[in-house]
Amino acid sequence: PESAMAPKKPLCLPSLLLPLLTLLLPQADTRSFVVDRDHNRFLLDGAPFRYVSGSLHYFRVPRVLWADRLFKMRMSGLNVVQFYVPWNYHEPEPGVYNFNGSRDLFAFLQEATLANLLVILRPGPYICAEWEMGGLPAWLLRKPKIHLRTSDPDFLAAVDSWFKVLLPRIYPWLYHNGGNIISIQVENEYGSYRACDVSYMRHLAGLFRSLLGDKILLFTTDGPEGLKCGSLQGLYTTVDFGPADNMTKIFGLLRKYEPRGPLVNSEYYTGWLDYWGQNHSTRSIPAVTKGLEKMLKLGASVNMYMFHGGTNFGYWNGADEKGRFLPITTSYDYDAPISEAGDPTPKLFAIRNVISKFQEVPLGPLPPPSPKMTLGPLTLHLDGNLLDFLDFLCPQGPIHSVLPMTFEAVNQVHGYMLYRTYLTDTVSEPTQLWVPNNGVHDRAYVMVDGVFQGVLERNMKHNLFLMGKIGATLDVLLENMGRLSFGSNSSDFKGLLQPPILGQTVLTQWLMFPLKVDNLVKEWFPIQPLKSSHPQTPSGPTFYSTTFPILNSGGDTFLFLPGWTKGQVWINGFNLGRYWTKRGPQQTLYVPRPLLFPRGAHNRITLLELENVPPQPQIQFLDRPILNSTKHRTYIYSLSSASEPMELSGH
Ligand SMILES: CCCCNC(=S)N1C[C@H](O)[C@@H](O)[C@@H](O)[C@H]1CO
Repeated sequence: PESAMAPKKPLCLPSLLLPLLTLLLPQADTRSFVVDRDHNRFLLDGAPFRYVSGSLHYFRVPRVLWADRLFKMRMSGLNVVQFYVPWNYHEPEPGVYNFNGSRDLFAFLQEATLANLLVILRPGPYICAEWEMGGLPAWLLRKPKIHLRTSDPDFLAAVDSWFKVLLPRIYPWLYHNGGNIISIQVENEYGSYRACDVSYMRHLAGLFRSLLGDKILLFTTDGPEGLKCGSLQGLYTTVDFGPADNMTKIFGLLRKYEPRGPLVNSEYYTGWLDYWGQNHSTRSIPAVTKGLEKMLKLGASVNMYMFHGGTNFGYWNGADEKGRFLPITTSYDYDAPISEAGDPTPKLFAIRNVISKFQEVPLGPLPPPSPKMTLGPLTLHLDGNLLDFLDFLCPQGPIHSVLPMTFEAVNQVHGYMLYRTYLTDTVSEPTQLWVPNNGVHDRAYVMVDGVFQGVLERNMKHNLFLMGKIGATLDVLLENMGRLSFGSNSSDFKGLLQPPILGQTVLTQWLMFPLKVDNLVKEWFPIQPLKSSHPQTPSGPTFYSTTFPILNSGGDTFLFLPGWTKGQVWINGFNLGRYWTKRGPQQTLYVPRPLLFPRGAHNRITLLELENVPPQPQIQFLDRPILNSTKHRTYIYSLSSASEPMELSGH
């Protein structure tokens, strides 16, 4: 990028000089990145080096946009990019590995090199990151008694198997081997986990050493309260904290573990995460830049978490448990310096200004915000109720069990499973249906003979009342809202964890239909909108879709679903993620331009609405995001232009 920005002048080195120059370049055997404990600093190839790093998660950005985001990070003055490796993103089934397309971690490493960024890698095995199960694969829970993140032999066997695939592939990318990885984190904030199993951490450290050699700098990261259980002899200790924390106190604590060597904050929070149903999180520019400047003045190395957040596409969001189950939103904008759509924000320029006081910032302007597009409103047509497509959604047919089985027990990782039983008596009065022990993980949409009765929700809504004739079909569609990524002291199984109770009757004899919704949307709807045999009036989980062309060169855009309730969206078969308009705070979904076909071709959008559709099944594409709506208001943009939203009184 610098060369692209430098003034153009002919480079005419006499040919004899070139061999001399290569002698001056650090060769693989002289490349080094080490801790200089005598001077409390890092050394890169023997010279003092301080990193100013930013986190960007390749797994939250379409591959075609990686170079753009990394370039903007370099132009912001960063010299390092830090990122996790989610184990569940690359080993979807035991022994099955995926490093292709947007999962090609090594292509991302190459893009980082091209952007002139060094790399700090955080391969876990647990990564937290508000990512599904903190990056651990759900198939681990097929052994229900497994103790995650401990020296449980079943857990360690799976960890060893994964790292014996991943780490040898990482080895050539280590800085001293000619690559760009200067350091690697072991586990993630282990001190915040109740197990505090030092033999587990020792096992990981030994495994990393055996597979990566003894030159690479291995480190740990913990909040101040986690240093005791999270740090380990032989691993460099680092901390994480945000703008509002007491830096002096925390770095003072850190010095108890690393009396000498550079101070490092591995996660300086530039913003924060969002939960469905909670207010949008922000961190102010003055607070962020003040803390950054103070750390840089101390000579500390810093990684800003996040520098670009991106999106939890598909079902990949995680969840926290703070008194109750709190799923993370689809947007991972994080109020970060680079917005979810990849645009530089005022926070970026303020940070760039601080960095420029301490080290060289590449010359030249940041790229402008990407072109944005408005479209619509578009009217969607009813494809049919979810139950109409059961044969396509579960081609192998249901699994029968006396008691309901979990997603994990039937090898369903993400999304949805239908639980079906039949009333053994007529229920002539409205009768309570509930699941003991808060056993709905996470949301249940209840139908009787295909007619929607209502919703049960983990921690939130524990019962509903229904009637039905003997032999009536009772369908319970279970939605997995994402497995706990933090604070879980137990494994987060999904599904009906207990048999539901109707009145005084424990309901038994269940058929479980693991649903392959993405296959249906990808393989069937584009061929022929599979009109159900008798499209009924919408009732409960229902598919809607339409096709639309882009009228000009188009741009990034934000899908707005006014009046819709909650569901999932696909554009051209790509799972854009969850929407929950009724609960907020997010009201729009980011649609990257590369997901859409060029002008003239027809794009297809498909919605699975889980509850209730608006009177007019319409959607819009806006030229800006809405991430902080309050729950009671509905915005309808003026149809003529994307002017400021008119605020309608709530509903
Ligand atoms: C409610 C906070 C959940 C715990 N996560 C914390 S403290 N964080 C530290 C964690 O290491 C990182 O992966 C992110 O999860 C970050 C929050 O964005």
